[in-house]
Amino acid sequence: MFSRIAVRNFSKSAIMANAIKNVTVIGSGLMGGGVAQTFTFRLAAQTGHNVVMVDVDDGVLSKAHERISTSMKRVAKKKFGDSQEEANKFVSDSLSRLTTSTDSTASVKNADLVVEAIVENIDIKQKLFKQLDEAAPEHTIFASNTSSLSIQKIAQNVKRKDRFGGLHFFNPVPVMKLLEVIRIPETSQATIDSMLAWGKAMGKVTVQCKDTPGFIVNRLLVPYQGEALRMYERGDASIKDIDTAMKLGTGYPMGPFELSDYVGLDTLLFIIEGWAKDYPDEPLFKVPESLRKLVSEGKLGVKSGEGFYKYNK
Ligand SMILES: CCCCCCCCCCCCC[C@H](O)CC(=O)SCCNC(=O)CCNC(=O)[C@H](O)C(C)(C)COP(=O)(O)OP(=O)(O)OC[C@H]1O[C@@H](n2cnc3c(N)ncnc32)[C@H](O)[C@@H]1OP(=O)(O)O
Ligand SMILES: NC(=O)c1ccc[n+]([C@@H]2O[C@H](COP(=O)([O-])OP(=O)(O)OC[C@H]3O[C@@H](n4cnc5c(N)ncnc54)[C@H](O)[C@@H]3O)[C@@H](O)[C@H]2O)c1
Repeated sequence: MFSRIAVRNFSKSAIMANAIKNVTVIGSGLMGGGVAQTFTFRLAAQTGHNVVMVDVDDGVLSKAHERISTSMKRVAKKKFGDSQEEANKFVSDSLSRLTTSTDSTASVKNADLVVEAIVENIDIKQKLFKQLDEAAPEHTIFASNTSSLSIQKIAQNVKRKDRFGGLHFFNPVPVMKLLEVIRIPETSQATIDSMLAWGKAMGKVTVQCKDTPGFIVNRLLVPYQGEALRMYERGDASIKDIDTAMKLGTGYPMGPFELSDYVGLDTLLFIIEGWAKDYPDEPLFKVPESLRKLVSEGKLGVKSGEGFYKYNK
């Protein structure tokens, strides 16, 4: 009985994931690059799926492609230890299904699913989706990877609201197992089913959530990160000691300042400025001065070589 249900569920999800053959990822920085990388590992060569990585910045695209190519070679070496020929074939078959583009509208012409992972700015996301809505085929599902913005607001200018939702991945995408799947009231059940099945095919464990600020994880993570910043600004403890305390006292892999640098301080500032604007009376969402200062100095965390800590680039 159990195994029949399992088989039925598996084949249902396999069919739905299969319906999504061509994926376009728009924004190829930390997150978009990670989504494309995971897709290329999990689906490209094995199942004949294709992915287009898009960015406004050519340099970001080359870097993301290079990173994926290097990781593929490392994985292939582990997977096909004895056979260099098979390893080479796996890498070249997979990479042949990964293309790059700087033209968002042209790149969605054959897409079954678009995953948006551009900068955390509502106006820019709304403008992008309006253009994509006019360019993409009728059946294409649109998803945003936003950390903190309302999916409903992002979808404001889009007609296909029944085919719109949130797919919130976690950083680093190839490693983190969780995928939050977010619905707005108009999202159809067929869209949710397709997104869940695709998430599973990507190797993720999915959880579902309404379009509520921060979804599940960030609703809890933002106040925690904010409290750490305020503790440091008050001079109660040093950055290093707060990080050490949270790692050794709770078993978290990174302390709050290490995590902030890892996520990107510009992204954190976008998140918290948006929430401070929407909830001006909420003290938990007051923008920390230390964060504002670092970003204004171009210290964005790991990606720029310095944030709360210094990194070798
Ligand atoms: C009110 C004011 C508030 C102001 C602040 C507002 C705060 C807002 C905060 C919200 C931010 C939201 C961001 C987003 O929406 C949600 C998130 O993504 S939150 C981030 C979630 N991520 C984490 O919590 C990561 C925690 N860290 C870890 O799990 C680990 O440290 C690590 C990153 C996995 C690294 O592990 P280590 O063991 O240290 O390092 P290794 O190098 O040995 O790696 C282990 C293993 O993983 C592989 N790997 C690592 N990185 C990558 C990568 N980028 N790509 C592919 N693979 C990777 C590595 O190769 C190893 O694999 P193996 O060799 O063992 O096969
Ligand atoms: N950093 C994280 O840990 C994390 C985790 C989960 C979700 N997110 C969300 O994912 C999204 C991307 O975050 P990131 O950390 O990858 O940012 P990032 O700065 O690393 O990458 C964003 C990329 O988008 C590109 N871009 C900007 N406008 C564009 C446009 N109109 N068309 C195409 N490309 C465009 C930029 O050139 C940049 O390369 C944000 O919405 C963020 O909130 C981030």
